[in-house]
Amino acid sequence: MRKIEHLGIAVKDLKKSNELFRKLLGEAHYKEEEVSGEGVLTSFFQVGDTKIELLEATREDSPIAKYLERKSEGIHHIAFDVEDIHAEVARLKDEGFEILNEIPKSGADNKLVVFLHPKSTNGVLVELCQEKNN
Ligand SMILES: CC[C@@H](C(=O)O)C(=O)SCCNC(=O)CCNC(=O)[C@H](O)C(C)(C)COP(=O)(O)OP(=O)(O)OC[C@H]1O[C@@H](n2cnc3c(N)ncnc32)[C@H](O)[C@@H]1OP(=O)(O)O
Ligand SMILES: [Co+2]
Repeated sequence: MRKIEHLGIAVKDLKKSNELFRKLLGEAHYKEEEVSGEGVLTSFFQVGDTKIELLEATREDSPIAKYLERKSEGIHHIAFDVEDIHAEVARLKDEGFEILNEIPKSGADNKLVVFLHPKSTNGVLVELCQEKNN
């Protein structure tokens, strides 16, 4: 694990939250991207050498819609940057963590992503991210 790549924050209204985070961070988001496989519309803010990812649900069965129904807006996941996602999945599996998708899937911002079940990580949803072209 090289660094925290981003913190994912579930929001109800991306447009309103973009404005709120612009005021908070003093700089606007640098991109918006829809990831249809996850049922989310995202926006990204750079904070030093890490990022904040805001996530709005685009359909009822999106993990973000379910999360907002059960809990509320707030930190949804922590994402770590990894050099070799396959090696990291194998290592974490050996350590007994529950991997939600062993085959990396396409995430936002040019990343391959894998999730670990929060029940195996003290209640925190963990995402592993590897840059697609390295
Ligand atoms: C934009 C792409 C990508 C990126 O590039 O950055 C993303 O970030 S996509 C983000 C959205 N996608 C995901 O979250 C995918 C991984 N998540 C899942 O597969 C599911 O959400 C889940 C974690 C397996 C939970 O799904 P499910 O079991 O259907 O949900 P329940 O609502 O029934 O909850 C079961 C249990 O888990 C707790 N939970 C759910 N989400 C979280 C969370 N984000 N953090 C902590 N805990 C979570 C939930 O509270 C339930 O607990 P109990 O009440 O104790 O049973
Ligand atoms: Co994420």
